[in-house]
Amino acid sequence: MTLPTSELADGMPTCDFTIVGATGDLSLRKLVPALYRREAEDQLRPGTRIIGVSRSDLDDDGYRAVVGEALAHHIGDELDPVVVVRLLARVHHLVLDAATPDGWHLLHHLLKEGDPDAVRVFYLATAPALFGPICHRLDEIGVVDPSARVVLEKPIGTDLASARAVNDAVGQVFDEQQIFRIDHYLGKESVQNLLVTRFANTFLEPLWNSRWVDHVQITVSETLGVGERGDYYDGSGALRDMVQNHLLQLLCLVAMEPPTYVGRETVRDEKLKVLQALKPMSADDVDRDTVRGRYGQGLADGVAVPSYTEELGRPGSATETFVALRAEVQNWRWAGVPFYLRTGKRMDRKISEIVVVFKEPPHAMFPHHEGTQPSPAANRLHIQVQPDEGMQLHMTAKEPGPGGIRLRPVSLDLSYATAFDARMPDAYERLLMDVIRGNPTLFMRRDEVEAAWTWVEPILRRWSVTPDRPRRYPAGTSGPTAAATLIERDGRTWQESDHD
Ligand SMILES: NC(=O)C1=CN([C@@H]2O[C@H](COP(=O)(O)OP(=O)(O)OC[C@H]3O[C@@H](n4cnc5c(N)ncnc54)[C@H](OP(=O)(O)O)[C@@H]3O)[C@@H](O)[C@H]2O)C=CC1
Ligand SMILES: O=C1O[C@H](COP(=O)(O)O)[C@@H](O)[C@H](O)[C@H]1O
Repeated sequence: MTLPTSELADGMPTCDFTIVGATGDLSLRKLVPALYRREAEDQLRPGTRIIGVSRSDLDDDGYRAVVGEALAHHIGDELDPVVVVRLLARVHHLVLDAATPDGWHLLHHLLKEGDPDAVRVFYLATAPALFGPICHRLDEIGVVDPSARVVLEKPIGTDLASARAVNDAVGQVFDEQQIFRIDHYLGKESVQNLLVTRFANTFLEPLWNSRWVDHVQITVSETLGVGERGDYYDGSGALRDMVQNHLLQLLCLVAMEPPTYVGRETVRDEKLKVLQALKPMSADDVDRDTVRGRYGQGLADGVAVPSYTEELGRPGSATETFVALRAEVQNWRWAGVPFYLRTGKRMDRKISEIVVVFKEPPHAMFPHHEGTQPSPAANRLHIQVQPDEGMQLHMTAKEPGPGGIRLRPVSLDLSYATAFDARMPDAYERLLMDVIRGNPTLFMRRDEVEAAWTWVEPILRRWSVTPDRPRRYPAGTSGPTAAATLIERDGRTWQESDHD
């Protein structure tokens, strides 16, 4: 196959990058700053255009002003005016209501005016209800060619049936290999490093199984409340918003088998097998192995904050802002190893981490001295996804000195900041460039999304018929006490990282 000239060079083609929902929070807070950073690295090829679409009454200059403000706000002191000028020269805006057939010819004309070889990317940063209709309009105006790509933001549906409906509607216009379903956790450096740590080193692999691993913990805690996203969040809740996608993806990367090579389908094939091996939850399992919570009044960074229902203005809401659960992967490698997952808003700190807790040494051979730990503690590998990306391996060492052997916990500490002395790019920088390059490895395939919904759905069903509401936890804490009980019942505790 001969590549068009614009696809040569570093694999980055010229692109017409259309963002539907260009004035929204995601676009201005994440997409525009990511494009700025890539512009600063000279990664956007000449002729590449950024075409914003929304209902807001903005011409090109009006939208450029909006983009300029967003950059000043989100990039701050590092903003380089020369790069801003270069980026803004690429920017256009079209006023379009995606829910109606009117005005789409404007997009058709604009795209036809550009580089004929430009790869067309359609990034749908709107409510998912518009995904199907937007794809239908793009098809009608004849702008979906074989090299076009569509990017879908989460959530893909609110359950299995609605996810299938979205996937079917989009699939009528775009082939599966043209569809990029974003899970921004997969774009995080430390998440990709998890694959490298596991599969570019040999020392972990012999231990990475039920023989040596006691259990795995995955925590994603946030200090923010729902803020401006209450309308969306109240119809979603923590299970749909975080567990169905980000936490299950992290679990997949911990549990998956090594693919034969890192290719566009191989990694996704292995993740799919993990999702399919998750032990389905019966109603009794849900009652025993899941906890849902909702924040009440409390503190955020020392400041008094309202409860979820006060913030939302909906006293009757039954939506959870916290989930903790115990999952199992039913396969040869992981049989009997619990995976404890928890996530919540308005918790005591912002941290995303994975902790692999190894089994205790089978025999305590060192004599116990007063004031020291009685026996070697279980080794733990803390994978710090954010902030302060890095890893710590917690071990036991001999305290220096004569007069017996005293055991002390110590850690081997890998900090990304110290080891690499480089800016950690935001996940969207990597993912947007992968879309333009046409590399879907870090995006979710349809079967993955649907397998994740298949596992989550019995929990949603059970919760919808059980009368108990989410348990209250004060804002600024580590969640409801029932979450501690969930893991302590198994003789284990949540591992709180030393990094704050
Ligand atoms: N914000 C975030 O951090 C995250 C968001 N997401 C997902 O991304 C998507 C967008 O979220 P977010 O940016 O927060 O939402 P916002 O409500 O902030 O923005 C929605 C955007 O869509 C535009 N829009 C709405 N209706 C139409 C329409 N009929 N025709 C054309 N444009 C329309 C709005 O502009 P206008 O009103 O001017 O038309 C606005 O630009 C959602 O699916 C969300 O779940 C996913 C992960 C994180
Ligand atoms: O997708 C989402 O993720 C964010 C958390 O992302 P992070 O990168 O800041 O950890 C979450 O706040 C939001 O509710 C959810 O939709």
